[in-house]
Amino acid sequence: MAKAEPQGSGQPPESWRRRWIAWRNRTIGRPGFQKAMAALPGIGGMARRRAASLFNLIAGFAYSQATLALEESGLLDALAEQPLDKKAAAKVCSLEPEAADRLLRAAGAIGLTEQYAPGWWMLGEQGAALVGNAGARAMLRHHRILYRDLTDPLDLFRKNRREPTNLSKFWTYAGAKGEATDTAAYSELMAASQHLVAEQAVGAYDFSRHRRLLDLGGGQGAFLRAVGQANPELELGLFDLPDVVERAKAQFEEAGMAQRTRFHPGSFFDDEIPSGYDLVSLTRILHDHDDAPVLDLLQRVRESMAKGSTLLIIEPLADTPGAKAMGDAYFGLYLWAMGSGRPRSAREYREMLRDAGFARHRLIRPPQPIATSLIVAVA
Ligand SMILES: C[S@@+](CC[C@H](N)C(=O)[O-])C[C@H]1O[C@@H](n2cnc3c(N)ncnc32)[C@H](O)[C@@H]1O
Repeated sequence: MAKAEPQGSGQPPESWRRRWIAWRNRTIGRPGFQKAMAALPGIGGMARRRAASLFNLIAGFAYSQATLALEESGLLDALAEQPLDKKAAAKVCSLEPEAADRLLRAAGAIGLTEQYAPGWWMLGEQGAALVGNAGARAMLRHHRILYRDLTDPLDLFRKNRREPTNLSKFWTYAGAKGEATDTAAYSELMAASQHLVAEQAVGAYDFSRHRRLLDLGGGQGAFLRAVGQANPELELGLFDLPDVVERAKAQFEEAGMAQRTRFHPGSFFDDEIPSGYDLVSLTRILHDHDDAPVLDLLQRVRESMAKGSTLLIIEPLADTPGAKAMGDAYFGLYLWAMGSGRPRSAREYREMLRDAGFARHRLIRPPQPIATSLIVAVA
């Protein structure tokens, strides 16, 4: 194959790191190197892990689809109730016993199920973690839509990003503006997956030092209610698109929290941002939008805030130690398919906050940064 001429921004820079990576890659790619390493005492384990991790990259979609089949077949819930053999499992999910057996074994190989006696299955450790995690299960089901958009990934990257996709039609505020107006489906998904984010935020940040919290783009209010329950003195404000706010109101009434909450229907890009709050939060909002609207929003939010009051950005960040794949790999592709936004690192947000006129900012990494990180900025 002809060697491609570099056509980027001139010659690639020279450095010791470039030489080291080139040497390392030549060595790893040499036929026989992996085999020789795998046989070496002490180092063999590392070589086998690298090979397994490469295979996981290639086969990961099959693992996700096996997980989805376990969820949608009802087997995940059924196995949480009692052990099943393949005949009982087949009845639960209306499959032939051989097909049920294949699914149980596939799930077993990735830790979702476990064979505790010959032919008898229970949930494995991953299955036990998944069954109680309503948010993860909702995302798993939702991924059917992303999966359709990723069928031909290169085609997705090649085509104009403003063309409608399955995801842009789902997130009606993002890509398919004007095409559809349904906000119920994404609001339900966000509510189902919010508890992990709220749990991390409440554990990592002391909300009790504030009097009034405004959650911008607060959806049906799952985050706000969780923070409000943990901080009974806090007055609450929720801002979102009008029909999302209508649904949120009903949920605050049901939770007995409507009295302490102000509801602000509107668009944070076009309407005035309410003032008088000493804490404003943007939870899983900014990564949905491109740089220019985000900078504009941050400037408008800062202008609405009194000097010394606080903005919290709460979302999973790119380039996060221990959660790197979640940033640029998962959200990178997800948001590309959605037609709007990108995952940003803490450094990128801190630069944007400075450009938007915030005085100080700091990063908080909670114990589970795969769910979210927090950036605290002072106006
Ligand atoms: C990804 S959801 C996050 C919801 C919630 N903050 C959470 O973390 O569960 C984005 C939210 O922003 C809202 N939103 C999008 N565009 C908006 C706009 N222009 N003005 C107000 N809210 C908007 C959506 O309706 C939705 O509730």
